[in-house]
Amino acid sequence: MSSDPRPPRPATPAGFDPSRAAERAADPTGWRFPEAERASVYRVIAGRRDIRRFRPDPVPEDALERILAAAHQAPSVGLMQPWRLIVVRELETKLALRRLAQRERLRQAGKFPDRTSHFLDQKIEGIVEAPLGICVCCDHGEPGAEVLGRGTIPETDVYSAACAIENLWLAARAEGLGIGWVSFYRPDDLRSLLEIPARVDPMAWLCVGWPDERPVRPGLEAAGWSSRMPLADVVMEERWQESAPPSAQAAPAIAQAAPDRAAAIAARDRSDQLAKPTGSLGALETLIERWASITGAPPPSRPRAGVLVAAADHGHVVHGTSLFDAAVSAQVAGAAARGQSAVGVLARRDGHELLIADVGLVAPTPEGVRAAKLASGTADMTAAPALTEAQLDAALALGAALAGELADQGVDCLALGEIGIGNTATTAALAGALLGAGAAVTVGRGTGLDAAGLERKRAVVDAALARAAAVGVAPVEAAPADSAPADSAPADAARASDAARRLDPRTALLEVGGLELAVLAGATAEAARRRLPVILDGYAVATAALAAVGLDPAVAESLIASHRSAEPGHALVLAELGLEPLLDLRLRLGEASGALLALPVIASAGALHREMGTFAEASIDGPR
Ligand SMILES: O=C(O)c1ccc[n+]([C@@H]2O[C@H](COP(=O)([O-])O)[C@@H](O)[C@H]2O)c1
Ligand SMILES: Cc1cc2nc[nH]c2cc1C
Repeated sequence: MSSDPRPPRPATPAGFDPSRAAERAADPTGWRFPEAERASVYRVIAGRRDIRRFRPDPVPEDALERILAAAHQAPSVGLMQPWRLIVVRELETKLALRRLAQRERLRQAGKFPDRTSHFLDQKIEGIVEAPLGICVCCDHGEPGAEVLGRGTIPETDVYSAACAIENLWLAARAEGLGIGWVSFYRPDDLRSLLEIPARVDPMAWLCVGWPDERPVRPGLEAAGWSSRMPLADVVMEERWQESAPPSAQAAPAIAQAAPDRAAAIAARDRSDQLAKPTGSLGALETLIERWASITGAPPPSRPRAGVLVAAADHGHVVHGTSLFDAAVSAQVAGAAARGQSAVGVLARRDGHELLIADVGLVAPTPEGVRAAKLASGTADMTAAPALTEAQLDAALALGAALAGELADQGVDCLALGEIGIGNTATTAALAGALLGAGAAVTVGRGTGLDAAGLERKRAVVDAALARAAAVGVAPVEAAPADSAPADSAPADAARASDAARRLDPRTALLEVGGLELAVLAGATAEAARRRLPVILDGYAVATAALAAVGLDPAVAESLIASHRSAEPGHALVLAELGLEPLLDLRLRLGEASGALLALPVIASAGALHREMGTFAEASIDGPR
């Protein structure tokens, strides 16, 4: 005897909803989970963290399966399920991505001067440490294909894929697994690394593994970068309220030989136990970990270096590219051998093994200098390839032999340096060819050119690059001109448009050369092969190392940047290598002087790491 005038509602499709209308009316809350289960969900949400440090222990396949399945249960508009999940286990891939991320991290640090140290403190080691990487992609599908609910908001596929990421993240947290979302990379770089087609966007790289930290607060909050806004600041009633709450305005947008991960983790574990606030030794802690990952142990308290200084001359000096004459290269090499130049003084004082080699001086080999002349200087790079194929091969082999000779003397690391009048122009051309950049950003004053000299030098470098570009254009890593992010600095845009002129490292070395640079590239590769840390000096050495990394990417893992030289191109090269220099003293001397100046800092890091007491040993209370 119902008096309800409304027509009965259509029955729900069979199998879709087993509940009955009367049940729902009697208990509208009847769909909820028991209280303890609800509490778990909220605990997992509140306890989700961006994990940066991982144990090497493997992730069980069944747990991986569960978190992937959780991702795949995400909501998606029109059930389009646009997420694609690439599980990456190979170390080489992770190393390559870390290099890309490191590069971006350094670039972005420069864009937020007041927050540079926060950027540099952002750990990206997790990419390599975590046993798994999951690249979450969004497949945009065929352009124009009809998808229910997507007509007016084309981005709904991205929104849906983001839901999959959050599902995976929460499931991982419940499993006790850590997830670190890395976004310091350019999508195109990751696309080419993982062979992702153009219609698909790599949205996130997730590091997945057992966490080696269990943070109670978000890392960026703990680091004082920002804090979570009060709920009331982000919730509005009925209408948009334009006067953004102060906390919202303040919140910044945050935007070869395998490394020995066990040793790096052991070093970090010890760093964390030492009587100091976690991370308070800053870049020294990164250095200690890197040294351990190269050699298997933290730096010694008094590392003894094998110092290789390669000396040679350059054909282009006839165009006035240096303040000095070519004859000066041999004079400086001779002075170094007599202990009268900077490297001679520092090597003698600290007891390092010094080997100065004439690998291409125009003048006769001075006394005390190793006679290993490959040629009498290079050809003029504006007119012809600076090196012949045979010279390049001989130079790479000579560098390897000299590095091997020093390594055989039981040194702890290799410090590299050079002497060569005109070699900052050669370096600028080599950096330009490797980076796809012009003289405007790679040329500096070298030994001290004036404004007119600088113009002359730029013209020589650009002429050499133009000649070399006609010879060989590298097919890889040539980012299209429009791929630079909208907010990037003009120099970045210039980089992107110059990318088409990148040369492969061998062609670059042949065309613009530098006998000492090729020797240093060979030495770098050999030291890396022998797991000796390579302490880079200034602009020329870093650029030679960049060529070595181009020839064999694994070499990058063995490099340590001692300082940032006054030559402007040096910073570009270091960023490309993903290296943060230990010192910035505006040095521009060469000869391995910067490398030897950094060694006492490395020694101090080693001594602190080995000799400091732990909190327990020093009877100091740990953090609250
Ligand atoms: O290490 C550096 O970054 C650096 C910067 C400027 C000059 N140098 C040294 O100066 C010489 C090259 O300068 P230049 O002007 O002759 O091209 C060469 O012998 C280098 O060792 C070195
Ligand atoms: C004096 C002198 C010392 C150097 N050391 C390395 N390059 C050098 C160039 C000059 C000119």
